[in-house]
Amino acid sequence: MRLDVVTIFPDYLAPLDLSLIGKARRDGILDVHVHDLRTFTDDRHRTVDDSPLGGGAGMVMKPEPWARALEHVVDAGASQGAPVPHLIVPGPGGVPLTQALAHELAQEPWLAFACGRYEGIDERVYEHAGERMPVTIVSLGDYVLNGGEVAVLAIVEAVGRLLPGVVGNAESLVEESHEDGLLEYPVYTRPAVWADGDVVREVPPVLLSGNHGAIAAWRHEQRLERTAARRPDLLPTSATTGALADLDVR
Ligand SMILES: COC(=O)c1cc2cc(CO)sc2[nH]1
Repeated sequence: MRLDVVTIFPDYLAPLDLSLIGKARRDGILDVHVHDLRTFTDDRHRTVDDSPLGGGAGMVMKPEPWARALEHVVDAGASQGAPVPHLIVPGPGGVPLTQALAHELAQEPWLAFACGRYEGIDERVYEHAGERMPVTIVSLGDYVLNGGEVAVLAIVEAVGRLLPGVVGNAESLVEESHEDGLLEYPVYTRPAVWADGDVVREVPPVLLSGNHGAIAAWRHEQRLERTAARRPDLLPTSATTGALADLDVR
């Protein structure tokens, strides 16, 4: 998968050189290109913003540098088995990033990311891009950030880790929070008995029983209980009247 990111803060994307995503780049699974939007300005001050027409506080990102930057991305990446990328623009007004959306994006050969700053990008850039490529505005949640870079790091990690060969043990992608609508079960490791100061903390005995059926059942019950307690919105209404009814999850 090819990823292009356009930003006025290229260094913000340095974490994409680290850990599993960094290894995926070195293994050739991900081909990441970060572009500085100021490269596509045409004035000596490399201006990317101006005051909002109609008044209001702050500054708006000018359309021309973005149009040049996106044209450069399309020209540079045309060999991806797709003539244009799917442009993802992080923004509070977008569709929510979900595990389902991450799986959809992981199927694509080429994604491009536009990182807004200031009060946002001139709306005509979305129109310009939308005439040339698919454009999706994606929200990480209902809160405010100063720009799109942090959101791009999150989206790239959520999508990149789903690509074959990125996560060592594909098994670990299965029983995770949100993969099947439930939160994950609690995990433990040695020591089985932890002397935490003057408190002795033991691991649930079922995990030491060697009874894999009982362990699987306990873990599923834990997932239901945690989801009911923390994210009842994720539970299908049927679940709250069925298995959960027997669990005291107030
Ligand atoms: C100028 O601000 C942005 O480009 C911007 C991008 C994002 C993503 C958010 C979380 O969904 S809040 C936000 N602001």
